[in-house]
Amino acid sequence: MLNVFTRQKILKQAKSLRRIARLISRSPLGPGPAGLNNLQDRLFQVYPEVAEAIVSKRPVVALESTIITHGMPYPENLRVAKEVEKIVKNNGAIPATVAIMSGKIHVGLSEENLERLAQDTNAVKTSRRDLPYVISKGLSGGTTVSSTMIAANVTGIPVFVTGGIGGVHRRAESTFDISADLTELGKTPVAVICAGAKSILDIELTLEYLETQGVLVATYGDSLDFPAFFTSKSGFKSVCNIQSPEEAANLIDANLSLKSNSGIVLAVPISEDEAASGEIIEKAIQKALKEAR
Ligand SMILES: O=c1[nH]cc([C@@H]2O[C@H](COP(=O)(O)O)[C@@H](O)[C@H]2O)c(=O)[nH]1
Repeated sequence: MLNVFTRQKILKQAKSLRRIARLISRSPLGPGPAGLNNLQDRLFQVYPEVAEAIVSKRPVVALESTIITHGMPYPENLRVAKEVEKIVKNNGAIPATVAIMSGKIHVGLSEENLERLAQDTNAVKTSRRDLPYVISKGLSGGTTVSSTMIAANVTGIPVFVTGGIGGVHRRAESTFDISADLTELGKTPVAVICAGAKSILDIELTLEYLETQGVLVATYGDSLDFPAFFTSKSGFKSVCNIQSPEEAANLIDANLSLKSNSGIVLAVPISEDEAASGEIIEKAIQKALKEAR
């Protein structure tokens, strides 16, 4: 039997829940039938070239934008963002840079929007957790791997390219600092093509965590070595290696057909001609880590 006080409390809560539900159903962001056009009008704005490619089943590559808003200073960030889009285009696919502009999730950015984002010092680093807040307050944000995966999945883009995924931080056993990228990979069926995880992270634990999340980690090339962003070897191994784009496509296709909702990490080691400068950066990182300890 509930006492009067508890009953009143529950009734009050139910009343405010009803009010929230009413507000949501009236809101332009409220639930509605799924579909690209409907989504375009609500939370999402899909760039026409990207929408057309998705509908006609032409290749589209999703790109994140935290690297633009928080990874590099202006104008270096804009130059890199444009260059990455150009590389995707030169390889016959349509780039879809994901970002939040004034509360809307943009999938594919016009040149003007890309420029605006690159110069926006108020842009919020937006991971899965931050999406409702950034959207409802009409803010702008750079999307991390986790939120870019969500946007790519909702709009039907199964392939996403980035530099490095987030991971398990060193000393995570006491800080609990584990990137939401890893849990997202466990529940969103998007293939993330990257240069591995940042070497500042605990790569061994990152791979362990991905295993627990049911995420297949593959290396592109002849060896099983899992790369460490600036270097081709982290000292740890992937589950398998993939030697051609066809093999990669078969892997992604098998994963999607399973409908298990897991993502895939496909790690592409740094190229040989970049490896020398990567080695210098890696040494500096290791030195800094030692000093910090
Ligand atoms: O070299 C980089 N790798 C990764 C990121 C970004 O950092 C995010 C992870 O952040 P966190 O560790 O807070 O989850 C990644 O998803 C990516 O967007 C970055 O800025 N620079």
